[in-house]
Amino acid sequence: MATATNPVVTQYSPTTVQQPKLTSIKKLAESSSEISFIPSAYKYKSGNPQDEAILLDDDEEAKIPIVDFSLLTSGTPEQRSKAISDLGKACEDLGFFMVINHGIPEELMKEVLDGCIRFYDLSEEEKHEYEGKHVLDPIRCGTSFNTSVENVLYWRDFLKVFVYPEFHFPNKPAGFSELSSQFCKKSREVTWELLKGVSESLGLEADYLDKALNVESEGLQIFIANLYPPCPQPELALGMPPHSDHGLLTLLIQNGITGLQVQRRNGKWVNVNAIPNSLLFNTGDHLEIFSNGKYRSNIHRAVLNNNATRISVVVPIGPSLNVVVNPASQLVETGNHPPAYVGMKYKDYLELHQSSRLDGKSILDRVRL
Ligand SMILES: O=C(O)CCC(=O)C(=O)O
Ligand SMILES: [Fe+2]
Repeated sequence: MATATNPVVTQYSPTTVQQPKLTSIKKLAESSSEISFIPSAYKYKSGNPQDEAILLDDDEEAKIPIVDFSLLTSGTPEQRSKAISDLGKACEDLGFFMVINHGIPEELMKEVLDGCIRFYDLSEEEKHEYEGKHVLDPIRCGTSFNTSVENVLYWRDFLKVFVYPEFHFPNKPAGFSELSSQFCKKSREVTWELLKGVSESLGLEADYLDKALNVESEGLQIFIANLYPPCPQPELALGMPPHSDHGLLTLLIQNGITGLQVQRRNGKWVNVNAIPNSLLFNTGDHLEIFSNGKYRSNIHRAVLNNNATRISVVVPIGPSLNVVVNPASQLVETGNHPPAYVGMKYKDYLELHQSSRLDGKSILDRVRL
């Protein structure tokens, strides 16, 4: 714990990570469960409660929007229009919403989260097999975000797998691949349906976005399992720093332990207290580009606690890797809204995003005109 005699570190910015190459925070957390300090390479925050309090929006009224999926798929025309307009508003305001009545069985979500725990319980040698050499390798396991470029480390282990258009997956532990395949298929169907609603909410045909970006035929879907072990000084470290995601929409489920915070447009952070069994969604950079800035990508981060392991399963869906993404031509045609982003192939954007330091919207800023 930081004490009154410890100077409060307000800006910690070492130029390099001064730690031996580390492949797993789980191993470090378990082997040093007696320690009460984190290694200095993990210090991200000042630890000053006032700094955090200023930035936290604890207004109970500051609710997270809810989208009732069943109204999109089987509501009356009026109910569907209302759900589409709620969805559009959520994308425009916070860039984050919860989806209820989505039809993905609770048991399947639970089994996938359990599968993640079983994956992380494999030996370090077994996990090492999936380490991945390149940021676009279809199976990649690691720690922090990208230790080769970071100047601060994050208290997080990850497994990232490309699951669509081709399904890749680790073959251990038993059954994890099959469960995840079922979950990814159902997540895809829900996300595709939401993207139809998003397209309509922009005043476009329901399938306009899909056709422009080849989402359903070959849009990239990634399965990410994040593990955040208990951290002895959660006030100093982060599981993931503030960032936006690269795709169109990202789905997230978690093991009942909170830790996700989303940023309001006024800069304040909101703790996400998810409705049990709901799906959480945030808007990504490619929705911002496609909508020509109307639906800005949401900035979010993962905070830590000192007593429970948190697991999140994050499933972004994006355009086809081969599509050059530009703002939708119908949204810029009138001349009143000139394109605000330069076109870039999704594959190149993804590579840039994954090989850079995770830092707010710094990658999106590179394609902003
Ligand atoms: O675990 C979380 O709550 C956030 C994870 C996240 O933002 C990501 O994997 O991109
Ligand atoms: Fe994210």
